[in-house]
Amino acid sequence: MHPTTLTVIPLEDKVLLPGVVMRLVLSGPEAIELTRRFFKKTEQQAIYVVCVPLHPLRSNDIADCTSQAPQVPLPQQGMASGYDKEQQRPDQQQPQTLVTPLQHARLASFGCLAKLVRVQRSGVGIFGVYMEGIQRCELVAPVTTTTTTSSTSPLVFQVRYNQETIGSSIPTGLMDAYMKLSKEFVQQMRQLQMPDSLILQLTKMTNTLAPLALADLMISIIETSFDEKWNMLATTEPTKRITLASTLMQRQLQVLHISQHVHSTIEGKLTKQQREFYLRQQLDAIRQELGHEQKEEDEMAELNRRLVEANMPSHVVVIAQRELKRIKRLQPSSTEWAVSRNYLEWLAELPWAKRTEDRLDVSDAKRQLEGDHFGLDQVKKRIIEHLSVIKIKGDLKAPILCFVGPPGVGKTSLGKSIAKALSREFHRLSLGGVRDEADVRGHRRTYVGSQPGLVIQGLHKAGVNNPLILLDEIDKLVHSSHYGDPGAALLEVLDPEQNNAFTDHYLNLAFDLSNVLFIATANSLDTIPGPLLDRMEVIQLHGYTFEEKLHIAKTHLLPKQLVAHGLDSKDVILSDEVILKMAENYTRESGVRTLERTIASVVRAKCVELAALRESAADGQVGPSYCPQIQTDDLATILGIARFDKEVAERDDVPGVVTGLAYGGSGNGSILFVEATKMPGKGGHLQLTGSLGDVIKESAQIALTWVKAHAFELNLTATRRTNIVEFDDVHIHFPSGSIPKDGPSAGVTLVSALVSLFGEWQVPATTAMSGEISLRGQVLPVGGIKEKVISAHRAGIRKVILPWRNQKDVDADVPLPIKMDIEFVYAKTIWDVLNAAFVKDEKWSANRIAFESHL
Ligand SMILES: Nc1ncnc2c1ncn2[C@@H]1O[C@H](COP(=O)(O)OP(=O)(O)OP(=O)(O)O)[C@@H](O)[C@H]1O
Repeated sequence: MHPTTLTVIPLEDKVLLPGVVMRLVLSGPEAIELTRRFFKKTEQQAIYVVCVPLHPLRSNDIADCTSQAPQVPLPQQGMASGYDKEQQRPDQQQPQTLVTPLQHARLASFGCLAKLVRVQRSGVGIFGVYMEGIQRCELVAPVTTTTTTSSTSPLVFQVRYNQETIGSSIPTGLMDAYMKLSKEFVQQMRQLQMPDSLILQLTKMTNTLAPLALADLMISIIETSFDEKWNMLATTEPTKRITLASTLMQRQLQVLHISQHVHSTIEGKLTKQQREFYLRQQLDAIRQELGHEQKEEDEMAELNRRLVEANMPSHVVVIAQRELKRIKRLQPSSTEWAVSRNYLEWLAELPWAKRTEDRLDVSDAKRQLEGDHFGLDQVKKRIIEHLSVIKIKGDLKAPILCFVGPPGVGKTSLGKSIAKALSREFHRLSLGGVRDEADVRGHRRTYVGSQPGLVIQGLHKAGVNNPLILLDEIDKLVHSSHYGDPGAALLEVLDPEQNNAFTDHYLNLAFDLSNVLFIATANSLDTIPGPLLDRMEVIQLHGYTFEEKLHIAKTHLLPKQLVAHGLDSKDVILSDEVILKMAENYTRESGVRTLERTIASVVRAKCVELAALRESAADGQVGPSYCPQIQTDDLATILGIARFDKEVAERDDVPGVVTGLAYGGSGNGSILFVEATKMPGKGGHLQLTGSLGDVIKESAQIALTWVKAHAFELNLTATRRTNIVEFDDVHIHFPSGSIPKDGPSAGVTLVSALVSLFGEWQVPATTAMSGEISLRGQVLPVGGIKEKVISAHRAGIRKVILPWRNQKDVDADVPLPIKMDIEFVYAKTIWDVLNAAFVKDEKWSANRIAFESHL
């Protein structure tokens, strides 16, 4: 039940209709009293008033009023007044007092019950009051209370509500025509290219609101005069109201049609902005009806407080204040407001002044690194040197470290350990696949949905301005000139001379990155842009040997997994033999990531066993039936059949097949087989398969040429003039045909395979080789020696033939246990290679005397 005694709000020049929200600016003691009641009310309570339109002023009224009352209400613009007048912004409205004696005389005999939905303070004693029209009512008689003696006291009236019989009395034909008009109106709005959100709301309104409520709303949206709205409010009979609404909408549609076709200024024509403005008011009304009243004012105060607390540098304060001023002038439902709001949120949340206390204790850092990682002595030494320089120098202008190595060797976890050692926040920025400069620097605010770039987002997440930021996979940046170069944006980030004023496109402000400690990681140096590489100090991490993996598994991976699964060291026991089998037969990697996952699988399997036993035991104790030990035979049950055998075991010693060594760019070494065969054909034709690049193809040509040129010396032909491939074609294939292969280092392997093919001599499967050849048979040095040797060892190779000039790499890089296991032969010429490769072949040894006489 609505109240029947209500304070009257007189409306000059405007009419409030049910379902519409209007903003009025009120002042004076009565307004203060009214708003005080609003602020004191509880959530469930509502403050109601009755909005009554005033009869228009006649000229003698004006004369009267100037003589009688100084506070003549100035003509005002309400939110729901007609379109036919220039709109004023709500905050430009002149405040009105609640009632004057003159107004009293001009009050209409009817009005609209209104609920106060929101009150804003606009100045001292001045309030912006939002009122939502609820229902038509009639004024019955003024109520005289003891307090209403003063002439300016609020006028209180007793009111009577009109009972509306919804829909039933309206003829169907009229109703249909009216609904059609409403839909046509929405259609017109769509053609005028109003924003989609507004069209959506309008459509929703037409579909959901009761016809009579919709009529009131439509009359407020379309172009209508004061008198027409007055009539609408005065009409209580539903059929008459729908007829009136239909006539007015019909007229509006005609105007829209004309204004669409004739580009002339018709009086009263709506500009697109006006229409949008009004539609937005209705949008607000609906939102408020749904109970989503936004407390922008409070939010703004809160935002302001957060901006102050963010302790921003002065150049940012200026911008933030300017933006705050701007946002206050914007409509909260507009896109611009949302953009502006988002920007201010970012400014408030960025760690302009927040930082953690640095605790740089070199011996602590050493302990942390030792504790977290096994081996990696050279790397740890270099990190400690770097930290010592930072400590002595007091700034971070030392070159940025870049860890380069195959996946899973601990690059990321080293970064985390350094952050822990320095008590810094850690944040990882993954640069893999970043192709757009805007990903690093952000999009300008003019783009819809724009955001700051990765660097600023990273700092936001870290919450402090001096975190350790790990630029992960810096070699995977995509260079595309189309979107700008992301590498170029990183240059500024990494340059200590420039990064104290890093400008993100979204913020459009300088942010000081000089306190951030950057560390980069990469799998390969080849794809890091030159200028970026220039700014970094590269630290190489190599793949691990099986022994190293065994230690890492025992000291780090297993304990870590036990903790992660809530188990004790007594619950799962893995012997060295089991761990080695897991590494050899279930993983094929340079790092230990798959090994860690495999260990996790085993621990999980034990968890399942334990849980089942605990459930079945009455006292929850597992007893002696549980065996924490894992045997090598158990692995097949837990992990499935072994995925990898030792690679060498895959082949027998066959003439024409030789094992080479390859180095994949991402730090992975591997063995690779070269298979050669000959068949009758045109003679001398060389066919190559196995996804080969140009360089490796050329190596094959050189190899064949060399063998043809030296066939007599090799005792493969009877005379120097005989062509060894006169009637035969040769086919060379590199298995794993889908993996692209390139580079010159297969040269010696190709020659050995061809010599083995023609001479039917065998190279043992446990002998592998790598080296480039020249046409004269010289063996030239190659790269990736450590990775190649480690992978050869992993594959069970016992003898490795390498270029003579690579001996220093073996001495420097290859771990001692591997050097002890493998026999190294260093070759200057291809003859040295062949002698070392076929040494076990008796026929070769028998021929050798003969070759040497030919040489
Ligand atoms: N020497 C080591 N001692 C102890 N744990 C190690 C060692 N090396 C690697 N690990 C562990 O191996 C796992 C994988 O390491 P991490 O994620 O750091 O590899 P990564 O080199 O960064 O790989 P990617 O290049 O794929 O990012 C981590 O759990 C890490 O703790």
